[in-house]
Amino acid sequence: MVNLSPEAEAAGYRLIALEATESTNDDALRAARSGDPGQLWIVAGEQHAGRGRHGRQWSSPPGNLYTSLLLIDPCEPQHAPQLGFVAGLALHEAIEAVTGVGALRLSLKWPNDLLLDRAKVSGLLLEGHRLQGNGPLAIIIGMGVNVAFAPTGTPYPAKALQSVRPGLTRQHVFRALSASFAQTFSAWRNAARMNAADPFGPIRRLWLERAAGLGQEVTLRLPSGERRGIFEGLDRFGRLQLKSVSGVELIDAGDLYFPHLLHDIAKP
Ligand SMILES: O=C(O)CCCC[C@@H]1SC[C@@H]2NC(=O)N[C@@H]21
Repeated sequence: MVNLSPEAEAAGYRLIALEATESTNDDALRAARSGDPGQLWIVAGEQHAGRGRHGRQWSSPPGNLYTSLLLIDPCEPQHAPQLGFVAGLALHEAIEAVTGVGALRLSLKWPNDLLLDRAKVSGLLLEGHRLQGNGPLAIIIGMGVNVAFAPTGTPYPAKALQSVRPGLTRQHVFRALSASFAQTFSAWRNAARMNAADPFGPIRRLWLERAAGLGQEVTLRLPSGERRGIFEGLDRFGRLQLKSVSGVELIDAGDLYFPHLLHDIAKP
């Protein structure tokens, strides 16, 4: 049984809780196409076709949290990628609150993974769909949190929250997440109203304070091959600034790996 936090309810969010489904991101899209007004969380106890980034499968046995948030026309389309950072920050805050582990052990890995002791505990899949030709913009923020189990055989180290907080459930995590998202999203919208020139500024600062590998040498795996350089920061669209001998390159998709973890990572 999962419930919204009182903060999320007060802010007008709604919840559909399912025992099992194919993918909550697909359920959210179906809801959008049927005219749902958004601010809708969908949570499932398990998924039979959970999806990750880059078309990967997201293993979804019972015990972990699988949820998608549908937002309708939350912002101008060019600002939509910022919502991945808004949700990443909300996850960071929620996981810090429910596990009680210090913020220093939790970090955000570009673009939107949450790491605990440098192992992945949560992944985020951000999707945008234009409805009815040129109609409203549906944004779906899908999040999977390893509460009870960590997947095995992944191309990165993974960990479950119960390894640091036995007894923690997906309900604890969801309640905290629905509260922190409502608060972070509203702060982002207010910042955008007050500073239209750089609406991403405050979120970017908070995100970078929690970023894994900032200022360090990193390896990026892109469809066009591997790139190495120093992770300098984020630009105003959330693109990663990678500094190398050939200058600063802006990267808007890819997976980030840290050199000292590379030996743990099987090549895809
Ligand atoms: O590759 C990643 O790191 C992103 C994983 C996102 C998984 C979540 S689980 C809930 C939602 N439904 C899906 O099918 N995927 C997302």
